[in-house]
Amino acid sequence: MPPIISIRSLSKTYANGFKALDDVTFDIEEGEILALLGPNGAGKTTLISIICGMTNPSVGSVTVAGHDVVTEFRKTRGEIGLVPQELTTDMFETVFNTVSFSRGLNGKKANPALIDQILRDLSLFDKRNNALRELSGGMKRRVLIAKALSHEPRILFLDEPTAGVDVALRKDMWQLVERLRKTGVTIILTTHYIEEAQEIADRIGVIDKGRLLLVENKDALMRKLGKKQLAINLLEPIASVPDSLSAWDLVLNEAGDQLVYSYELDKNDGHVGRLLQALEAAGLHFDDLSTRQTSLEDIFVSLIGAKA
Ligand SMILES: Nc1ncnc2c1ncn2[C@@H]1O[C@H](COP(=O)(O)OP(=O)(O)OP(=O)(O)O)[C@@H](O)[C@H]1O
Repeated sequence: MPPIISIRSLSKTYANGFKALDDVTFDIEEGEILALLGPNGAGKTTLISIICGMTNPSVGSVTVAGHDVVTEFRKTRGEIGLVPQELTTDMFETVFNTVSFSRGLNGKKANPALIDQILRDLSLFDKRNNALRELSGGMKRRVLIAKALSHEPRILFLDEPTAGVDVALRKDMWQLVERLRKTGVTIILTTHYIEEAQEIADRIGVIDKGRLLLVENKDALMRKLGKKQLAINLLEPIASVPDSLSAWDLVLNEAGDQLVYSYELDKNDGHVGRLLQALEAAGLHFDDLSTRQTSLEDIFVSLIGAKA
């Protein structure tokens, strides 16, 4: 299957000379959930604006469902639903009318049955005749998604879908995204919550200073860059790691009473047992062991930090 979005050698220099995107190339596959991560000002919004045809590229090209976003704007825009962070619609209008109106704005014929179905899918059906101002914050976010889905797009952009929402609502949104994926919609989300990307994305793209640092399958990324750490609490503090243990990746804390051993996630050859024997042989006794796994956040910080 050809990719649903294809981005080639894309650069964007704004009128003031600022280069917000620098030679970005990658594909987005139909039906996947891609999370775009990056610090403030990295270029995420610029990239999405170009894909949605709201900003023109300076160099390079983007196609959506095989059509060029600049020369075939109407065709490409019709394939895309964009979910902004805030509702800007008339708060006195009803939920049903707001969503139905969005469909009309996108040039599609009225389809009340479809709008009702979207409202049902988003658990908004019993509020369909309520005014927007009568909804909770979480329900308003759902209306934004309903609006974006009203013209049956194949691609959905979610800009910071859970910014400023509480933990329960965030989990709710994650489930919603998962349900949407099952309908075959391709979902691209930007987020500052790395935990969110780790939870729901199939692939992770990291952008920093306008450059795409990586775009990779989440599990492969975790396997490749993820590490496990074993913390060993020593009964007696030591001044330095003994020479006999130099072959092991060990770091001693400042107090001298804890060693941290880092190793690859998929290493599974009895090495921990051998290390513990080596510690005993070196005369080091310990009373506690604990393990921790690097999170996507650790990987992200090391990537961005390394490039800073
Ligand atoms: N119209 C513009 N003219 C000049 N510079 C701009 C313009 N729009 C954005 N920029 C600059 O381009 C860079 C990228 O901005 P962009 O909004 O794409 O970042 P972002 O990754 O979405 O950031 P955030 O996470 O804060 O939303 C920033 O340095 C921003 O100041």
